Amino acid sequence: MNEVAAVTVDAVSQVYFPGTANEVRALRRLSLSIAPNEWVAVIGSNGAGKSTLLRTVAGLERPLRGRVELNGRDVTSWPEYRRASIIARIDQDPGASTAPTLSIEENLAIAAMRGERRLFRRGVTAARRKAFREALAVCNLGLEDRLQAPVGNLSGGQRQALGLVMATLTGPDVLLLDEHTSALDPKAAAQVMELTNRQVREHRLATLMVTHNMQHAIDYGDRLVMMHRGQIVLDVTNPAKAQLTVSRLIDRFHEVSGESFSNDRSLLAP
Ligand SMILES: Nc1ncnc2c1ncn2[C@@H]1O[C@H](COP(=O)(O)OP(=O)(O)OP(=O)(O)O)[C@@H](O)[C@H]1O
Repeated sequence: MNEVAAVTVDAVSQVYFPGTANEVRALRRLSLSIAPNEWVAVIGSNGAGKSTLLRTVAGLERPLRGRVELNGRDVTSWPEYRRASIIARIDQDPGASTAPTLSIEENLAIAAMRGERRLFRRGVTAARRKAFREALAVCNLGLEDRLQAPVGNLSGGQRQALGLVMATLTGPDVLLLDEHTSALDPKAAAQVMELTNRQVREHRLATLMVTHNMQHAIDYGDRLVMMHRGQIVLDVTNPAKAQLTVSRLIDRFHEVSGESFSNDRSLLAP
């Protein structure tokens, strides 16, 4: 029997301002299936529809046409909050997934309570504090010794690392990363990518990672998908993926699209 996919995007179309002069066809009958534990990196040209794809899987956007399934269940009509027990999401803004005025442990307590909506639990118990300390120790950033520090005092990289730990606390099946290292300096980005790798593998997460950093897309994950004008134009899995280079990817883009690769941030990425 075939394994049930963790994420299925089936012939999804997304159109902004339909029927007007400003109509944008962001996704064009796009289909993508992600196996449990599979990590897919998504790159592409400016405005290719990468964020729209992620937002559609997350339930932040409802597709005009097509279906979204999670673990084999049709969730197309489910709003974001109903998908939250299955999906964790981190975007590029380190401020978005953490609350700056609350402490590290309070942020973790809130994350741990997600999905326990009917039960009111005391925020930070001694047992939870111990678990938080252990979860943070894997980051290698010394955060486990600063549980009471306000999150607003942390660097962007530390906040993204905390966000990654928070994202995995409730045992999601799917992780959505939308350029989650793009606001960080190269050193912090490298640390966050290493932690991402650890979290994805340890928690066996099906992961969809949009990145402008083509080298990250080559180095991390099991599969690389390139998007252009709302469609997938290239889909490469390991071991072929690991053999790619950035210049080879740019050449492949030209071959499949007939256009030059246009993503300023990708071309400038270190
Ligand atoms: N909320 C919106 N309203 C109108 N148009 C939108 C909206 N969101 C995205 N678009 C348009 O849809 C297209 C796809 O955008 P999207 O952000 O998904 O692309 P992307 O591949 O993530 O782009 P980039 O790499 O430049 O961030 C673009 O033309 C964009 O301008």
